[in-house]
Amino acid sequence: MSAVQAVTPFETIRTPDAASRPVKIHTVAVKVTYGQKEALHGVSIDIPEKAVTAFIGPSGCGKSTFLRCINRMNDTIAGARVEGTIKLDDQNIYDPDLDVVELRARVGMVFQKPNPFPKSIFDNVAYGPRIHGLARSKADLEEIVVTSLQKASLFNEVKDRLNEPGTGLSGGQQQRLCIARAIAVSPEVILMDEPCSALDPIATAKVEELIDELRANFTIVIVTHSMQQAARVSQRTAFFHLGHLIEEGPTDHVFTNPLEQRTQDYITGRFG
Ligand SMILES: Nc1ncnc2c1ncn2[C@@H]1O[C@H](COP(=O)(O)OP(=O)(O)OP(=O)(O)O)[C@@H](O)[C@H]1O
Repeated sequence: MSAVQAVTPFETIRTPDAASRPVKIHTVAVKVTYGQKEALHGVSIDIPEKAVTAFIGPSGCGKSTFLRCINRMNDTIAGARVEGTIKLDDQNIYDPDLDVVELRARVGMVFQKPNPFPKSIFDNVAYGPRIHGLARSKADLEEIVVTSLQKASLFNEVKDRLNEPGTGLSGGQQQRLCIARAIAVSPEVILMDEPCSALDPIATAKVEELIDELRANFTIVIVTHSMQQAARVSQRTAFFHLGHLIEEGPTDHVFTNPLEQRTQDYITGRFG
């Protein structure tokens, strides 16, 4: 029997090479309920390390809900309940003994709208290292800030105005500042929830280029509405529909030869 025939309607289809890279995030049967409403109906996926995984699917299918499970951001939403297993390496991130602040340093997040703190460019990036005690001296802290801005491809544009407010930068620069802020605490994973949706095409291209560079050192999971963006930046793509993970696999497979009719219909614009 072929893989396609063996699959029940809402069982995720996996392409054979899913296990070829080391797994960074492993989830089993993740369900999320908001009050009485089940928004995710049991999502199981292995997310490889040091690669970009894109979550795609029509509005309301649960992409952001699932992304937020990975650093327990749903904990902050009243009435949200998460069931199932999510492991980062071998650690269950819903273990009651786990320190959530530490988890969010390991699993950083970049949001849809750039949200720099009302502080200087320097202090935006220094904020995390300061609260996590990562710098032993002022020189140490400066090095972390400079390196993070360099990794976020922003340093050259801001090196002469590190003491000016982060909110004074352009939208694209602010988003790269937020990426620098996330990088500054040396996370292992960076979650990005539609990071380019508020940016113009030039700023978007810069952030996409940056994402491609960052995957050498970080595991990246990105929610995007843009299939072109998913195709450009990700190595793996997961397609969600109505709270189910329908199909996930290498991005070129999912876009050129999807295993599921619903994926085909979505990527060819029949719905969504
Ligand atoms: N805080 C919340 N309270 C109640 N319901 C919520 C909440 N957040 C999301 N939902 C519901 O959960 C479902 C999944 O939403 P989610 O935002 O995860 O989808 P999405 O695929 O990211 O959508 P979009 O692409 O529009 O951002 C939707 O039906 C949404 O209305």
